Amino acid sequence: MKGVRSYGFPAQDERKIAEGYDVPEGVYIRGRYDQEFAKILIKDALQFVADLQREFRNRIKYAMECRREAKRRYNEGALPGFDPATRYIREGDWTCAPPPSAVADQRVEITGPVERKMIINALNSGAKVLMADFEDALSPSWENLMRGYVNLKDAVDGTITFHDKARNRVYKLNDQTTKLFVRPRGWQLPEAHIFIDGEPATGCLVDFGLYFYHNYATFRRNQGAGFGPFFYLPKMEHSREAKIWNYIFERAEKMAGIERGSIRATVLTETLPAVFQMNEILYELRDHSVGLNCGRWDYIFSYVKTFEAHPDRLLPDRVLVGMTQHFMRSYSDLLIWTCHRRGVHAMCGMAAQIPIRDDPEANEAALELVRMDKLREVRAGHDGTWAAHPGLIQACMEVFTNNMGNAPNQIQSMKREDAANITEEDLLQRPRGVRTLEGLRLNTRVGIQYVAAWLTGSGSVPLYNLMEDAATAEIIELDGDGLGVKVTPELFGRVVEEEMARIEREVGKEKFKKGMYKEACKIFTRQCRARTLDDFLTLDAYNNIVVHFPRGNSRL
Ligand SMILES: CC(=O)SCCNC(=O)CCNC(=O)[C@H](O)C(C)(C)COP(=O)(O)OP(=O)(O)OC[C@H]1O[C@@H](n2cnc3c(N)ncnc32)[C@H](O)[C@@H]1OP(=O)(O)O
Ligand SMILES: O=CC(=O)O
Ligand SMILES: [Mg+2]
Repeated sequence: MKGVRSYGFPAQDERKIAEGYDVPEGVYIRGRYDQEFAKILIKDALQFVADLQREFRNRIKYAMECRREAKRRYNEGALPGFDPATRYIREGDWTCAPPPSAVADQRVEITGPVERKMIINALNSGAKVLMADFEDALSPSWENLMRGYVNLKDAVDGTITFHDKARNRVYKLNDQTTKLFVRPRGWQLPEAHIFIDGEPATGCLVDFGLYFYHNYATFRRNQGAGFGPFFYLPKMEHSREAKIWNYIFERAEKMAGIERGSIRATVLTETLPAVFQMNEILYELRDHSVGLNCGRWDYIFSYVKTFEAHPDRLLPDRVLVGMTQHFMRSYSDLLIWTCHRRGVHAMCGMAAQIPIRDDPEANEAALELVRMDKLREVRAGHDGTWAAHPGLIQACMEVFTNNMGNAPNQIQSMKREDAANITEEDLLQRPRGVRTLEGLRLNTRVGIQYVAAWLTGSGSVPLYNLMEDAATAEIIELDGDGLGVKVTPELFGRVVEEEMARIEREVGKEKFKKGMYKEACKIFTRQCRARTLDDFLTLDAYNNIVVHFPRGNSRL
């Protein structure tokens, strides 16, 4: 992991007394003690996480080094493409294990951060699946993460409730609830509040390990009809990363004494290199896969990042980079063909529109955009889609149901053989469209406001009537050149200054003063001006939300 320092830790017994947690040898908790958190951070659960960390850390480090090496090649002018060495997998005749009946029907999946009220609302929403998110939609502060693990345990137990004191409203689960998938963080994020053998733990191993340990038995009994738990796996770039997940699943199944193939996961195809690895990723996870998903927002971001040193591939204004651009349509078509050929679900992504409460006309227009997006997806052959808000479930469900009939999915009926010939050129075709100064201004406003929200604990926010999360915001910082006028540092500086003034007017002086807008602006401008892009927008910002107990240097 980048920039890991060594820390002078107190002795094991002192730590136990100081922090209240009873930890296994080599594990050090640097997050706030809380009685509720301690129920999650029990010694055996932490031992499981530590075992995963010790067994897989070298493979993870190697996989991250391979990412950097591939990036170096793209920066020198190379293009991503299909790997000749794994042609036998792409051309081979194999299928994944059949989807368990509990998740045969995934036609609408609601997504949201692992926040208590939202989990209850989502489980009651009428969607088929809830994708509970530790990733794009969550700012991974210690408090958010730990509450997330508590909330998910209560949700799986079926005991989750929430009292909204201000509205005197009590939330609890309906008799019928959606199936739960959990998305751990990507490989790249460390967990700076849990140290294992002197290094920060890998964030996704903490998310996966703690959730799995506490919930696998109840989940399989109540939710999975003998299968599960179910996961979404984000931001992979190569099948070697899927292979690590497969080992982790096998290791977890062994620890739990459950059948191999019990755990199932959908992989987000949301990086450009991964689109050339879809068969290989499914192959590695063939006993544990339930499909692939078009994580379209990170995918766009990944296109930008992969080609940061290719000025001829700069994207147009992001409103123009929709699913009908040739490279995006090719990606989604190839994903459908690949998934259906291998017998698993081809899920599509998120329309960013959310309901607009105070303007019925604008609300109807937003809903219509969502309906059109879903119609295109279901007609293309997708088996299900994502919705960011409970107010969109009905519209998405209607479109999918009206077009899929009574079948739970289209795996057998929509083979999309025509997509078999999609080429590297199709997947990389330069997007068409203009870049405008207004686009740069909007990106700046949204980027700064998103980072400001993230720094204060909100990983997904409504901005200008759209859902913004880490994936949508990442696209923003990168798109500031080619406007007809050259975007010089001076022009960019002026834009930032003027947009900060506009944000202050829009949110009001009081909120602006209390919020983290200035810090966000610093992070945003530093990243926009850097010679090379950070791997992810939130990596730099992460140091700002690390709060160590006992207090000390919190920078990684
Ligand atoms: C690119 C990607 O990775 S997409 C996946 C990751 N991103 C996400 O999951 C974003 C999910 N969506 C959200 O976080 C939210 O919808 C937001 C932040 C965009 C908007 O949230 P709000 O401002 O609370 O919306 P709004 O005020 O309209 O909410 C109305 C009600 O719906 C609930 N709600 C809104 N979105 C969700 C959701 N995704 N899941 C469950 N409940 C939700 C609210 O909690 C609120 O409940 P209440 O009436 O009981 O108080
Ligand atoms: O995770 C989803 C995306 O679009 O990014
Ligand atoms: Mg994403």
